Amino acid sequence: MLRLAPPLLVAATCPAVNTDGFPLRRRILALLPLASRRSSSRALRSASGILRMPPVAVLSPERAIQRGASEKGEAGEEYDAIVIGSGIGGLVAATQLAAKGARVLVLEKYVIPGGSSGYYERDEFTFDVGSSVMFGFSDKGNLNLITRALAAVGHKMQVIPDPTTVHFHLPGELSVRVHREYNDFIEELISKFPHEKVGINKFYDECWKIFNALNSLELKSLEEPIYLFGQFFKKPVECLTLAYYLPQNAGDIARKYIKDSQLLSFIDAECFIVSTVNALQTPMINASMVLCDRHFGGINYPVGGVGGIARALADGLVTKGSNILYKANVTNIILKDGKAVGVRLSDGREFFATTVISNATRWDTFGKLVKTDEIPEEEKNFQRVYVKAPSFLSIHMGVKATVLPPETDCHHFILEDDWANLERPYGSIFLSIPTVLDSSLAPEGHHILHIFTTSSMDDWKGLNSKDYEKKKELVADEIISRLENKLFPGLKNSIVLKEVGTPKTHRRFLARDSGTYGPMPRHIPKGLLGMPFNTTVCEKSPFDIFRLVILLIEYRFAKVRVLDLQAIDGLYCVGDSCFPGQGVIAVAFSGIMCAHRVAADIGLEKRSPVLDAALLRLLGWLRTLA
Ligand SMILES: NC(=O)c1ccc[n+]([C@@H]2O[C@H](COP(=O)([O-])OP(=O)(O)OC[C@H]3O[C@@H](n4cnc5c(N)ncnc54)[C@H](O)[C@@H]3O)[C@@H](O)[C@H]2O)c1
Ligand SMILES: CC(C)=CCC/C(C)=C/C=C/C(C)=C/C=C/C(C)=C/C=C/C=C(C)/C=C/C=C(C)/C=C/C=C(\C)CCC=C(C)C
Repeated sequence: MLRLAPPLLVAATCPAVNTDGFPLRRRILALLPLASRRSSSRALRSASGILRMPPVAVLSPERAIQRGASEKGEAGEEYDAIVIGSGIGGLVAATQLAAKGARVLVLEKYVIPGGSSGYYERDEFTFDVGSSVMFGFSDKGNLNLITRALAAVGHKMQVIPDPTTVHFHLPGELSVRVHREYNDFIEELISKFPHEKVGINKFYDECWKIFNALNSLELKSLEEPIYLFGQFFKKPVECLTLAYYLPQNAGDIARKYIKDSQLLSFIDAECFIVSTVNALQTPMINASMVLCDRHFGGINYPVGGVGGIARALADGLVTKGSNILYKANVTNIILKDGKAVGVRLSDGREFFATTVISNATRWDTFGKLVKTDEIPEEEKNFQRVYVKAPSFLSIHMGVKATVLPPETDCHHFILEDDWANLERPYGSIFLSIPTVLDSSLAPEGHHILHIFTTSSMDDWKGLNSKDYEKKKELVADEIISRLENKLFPGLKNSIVLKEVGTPKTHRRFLARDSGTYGPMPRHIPKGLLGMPFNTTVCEKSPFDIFRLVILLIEYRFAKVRVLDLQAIDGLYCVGDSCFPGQGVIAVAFSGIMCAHRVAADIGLEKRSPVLDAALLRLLGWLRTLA
């Protein structure tokens, strides 16, 4: 049966003052097992499948320890990998490694797994912490990375197909629904812009070309040469296609075919919802991935809520003989002779491993967890090209079902009057109503509204708690009024539950610097070229042949690990500050890549040290061109 972490444990660790303004009593109450409170919605869930999954439980620290977690000192044990954080990126890396036979320990600061893809419960409502739009969750092709990650640890979740990825409500009364069926979507778009029929077809066809190339590959680490060269050998046209588009952005390609400025703005909005920047700044590979997967595999919602994905992965991890500890706040990555060898927690406990994988953002990893005098060159380069995207203001509401017109879509994007507001804080509004797909998430006769809009930490700094509360109410009220005017008359009167989170909430509960949504390019990027992979390789010219030869000789005779090329040997990053960036499916790919590279480095996969040295150096150098 599903359950949350034991309330007493939670109560024991909850700070007395909740700096985000959620009253402490309600937080604890919300973490109480809901078994007694929600028999009707449980019956519904059972009917729709979630309780028929292999039992997925949130592992309390006690349970994880019972199932084998041991601290050095008790068993003197060393893990193959320690993963800091249990976001989807961290969990996928951990489960992929565990499935290959590695002993992994995941350390999570919070009381449940999932990070931004977690969940929380209030009264009889189950809220997704973040996005409810799930890509990569079908049973088709190679890009269904969430399905594949779950399958690797013996899980399959029941999903509900979403007939409309998103309903856009845009300036000039432009309304476009992105239907699951590609032809329906294209027909609708052409009906709004008949004069751009050719351009529309050409732009989206080019996206399909890239998507099909991606979908034909077996996806593993692009930092592992045996795999990479193998793919080039097996699928040369597809790999060259991807290499060609790697440094390109969607906006430039759209402009090759489309002239209508409103249509170009629509494509900006298409990109903005997945990258928080316009099309000119969105890598073409990422745009193609999302603009096509929504029609190929479709958007599918997990029965019981997005939180079930992380719970299933955490459970699968333990089933494979590895462990996860909650309330484990890593404060230091322990370095020995420049190599990452373990971690220290805020309570003083230490754990050791051959490799350390950080699912914290790069700003947190290199700004806080790694205590070195200087940020590694690779990080300086990353921070030159990318900045922290803003965070969100999010409003989770329970409303009376009668306020929604019949046939309301699940996801909406609202930008009322002025295209110029697209990227401005509070300019556009995201809205998800997951109960349209899965009614078991709310008590009968009710819906969940998850409303969010970009907001930056600067806007919330320096307020005392009274002013902070007041401002939250004010800003939320304004957003709700806009929705009331645009979509749902009577919305305010239908609210039965409302909670407002700010960038401070995101920072606090997701442990993300400034509550950032992820990295975004500082200027116009060269597509995905500047995005670091998982190792922390120094950038040096690949033409520095002399150094390379010395290194290889050293390797041949002295068995120096070729990964001494890394700025911090044994340290890897995973999650949205790694290639290919923000998004649940994107971080799942980052987890798969990371696990493959780590597995090769610890001897669980084939590797060639000579090719490793050459490829890592080449990739590091390529990033400096971004
Ligand atoms: N922000 C949102 O609203 C939202 C919502 C849904 C999905 N997403 C997607 O999820 C992506 C992020 O996924 P991710 O896997 O990179 O990371 P994540 O932020 O989801 O998860 C990171 C996890 O690491 C934990 N952590 C961080 N520092 C730690 C420390 N020092 N010690 C122990 N635990 C620590 C956090 O508590 C969190 O659980 C985003 O890019 C976004 O696309 C975001
Ligand atoms: C290495 C070199 C140099 C070269 C070579 C070449 C090659 C081979 C290449 C390859 C490549 C690859 C494989 C790549 C891959 C990529 C990928 C997979 C990508 C992916 C991506 C994804 C993404 C980006 C996603 C995203 C998503 C998102 C973010 C989402 C979100 C959502 C939301 C927010 C929701 C909305 C809502 C409403 C509207 C309400």
